[in-house]
Amino acid sequence: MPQSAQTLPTADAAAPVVAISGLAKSFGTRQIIGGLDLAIPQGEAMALIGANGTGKSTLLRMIVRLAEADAGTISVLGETVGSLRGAALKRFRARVGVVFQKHNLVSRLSALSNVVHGVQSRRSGPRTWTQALAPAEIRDEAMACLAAVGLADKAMQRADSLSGGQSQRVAIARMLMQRPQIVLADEPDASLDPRAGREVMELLFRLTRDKGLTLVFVSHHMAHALRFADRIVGLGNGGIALDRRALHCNEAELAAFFEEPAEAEPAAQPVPVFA
Ligand SMILES: Nc1ncnc2c1ncn2[C@@H]1O[C@H](COP(=O)(O)OP(=O)(O)OP(=O)(O)O)[C@@H](O)[C@H]1O
Repeated sequence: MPQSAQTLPTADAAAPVVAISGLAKSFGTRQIIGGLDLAIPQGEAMALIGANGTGKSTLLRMIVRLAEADAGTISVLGETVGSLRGAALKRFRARVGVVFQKHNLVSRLSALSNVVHGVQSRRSGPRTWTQALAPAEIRDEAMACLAAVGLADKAMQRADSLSGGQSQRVAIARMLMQRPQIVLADEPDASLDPRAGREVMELLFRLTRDKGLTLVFVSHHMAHALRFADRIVGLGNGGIALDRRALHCNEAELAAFFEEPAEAEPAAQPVPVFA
């Protein structure tokens, strides 16, 4: 049988795409996450919810190794994330599409050029900064990604002339250029009006579902968690405080989850005084 050109490890279809075990993370003396276990199967859309400061963003950042865990293991797409270094870490990150609340587009460049940038993470060699200098096949692919988010007609418009919702859709198109195998989205619906936020979530859900990709998104909009997730996981007190199929959940239950009394904050440590 010919050797596949794909040299990256392929995840076992039955194994979870994300497997987290005994994860712990502190900032200073404050433990944010302590002993967290979580398995996310291939193709699942999972909403991560929880009160401010419960560690949702930190968890997403640790999954893609933008933050280091203090203890525990994280395996993503068959890779043990904590052991990746250098080129292997770069290759791994190229397989993980990330969408943040802040889209970070290059404001003076066109929507299309911003999408072309998405190819950088999956290709080595000279950087392609504008669509005009990109090879035709890259430009065509970027156009197709823009079309997938409904913005083909805005391709040549400067990023800073787009609305917040359009900018977030361009950021999604840029992420699609990576050809990711899993998508993490940290409050992609924040700072958008209700309609734009819903449209962005709809897009993320549809695009990942069509490709059979796993989607993990953080949202403070419970209606979005119920509508666009198969499973809702709530963080609280350093671990998983809620884990429900979205179908078996409702807004009242999620509202009650947020009403749960939080564990007392650890006493503030005295600030050392140095003479
Ligand atoms: N680099 C850092 N240094 C120090 N503290 C940090 C750092 N990053 C996060 N924290 C703290 O860790 C806690 C968890 O932060 P995180 O952003 O993960 O929470 P979150 O659940 O995503 O919150 P929100 O819903 O407000 O976005 C917060 O108290 C935050 O201030």
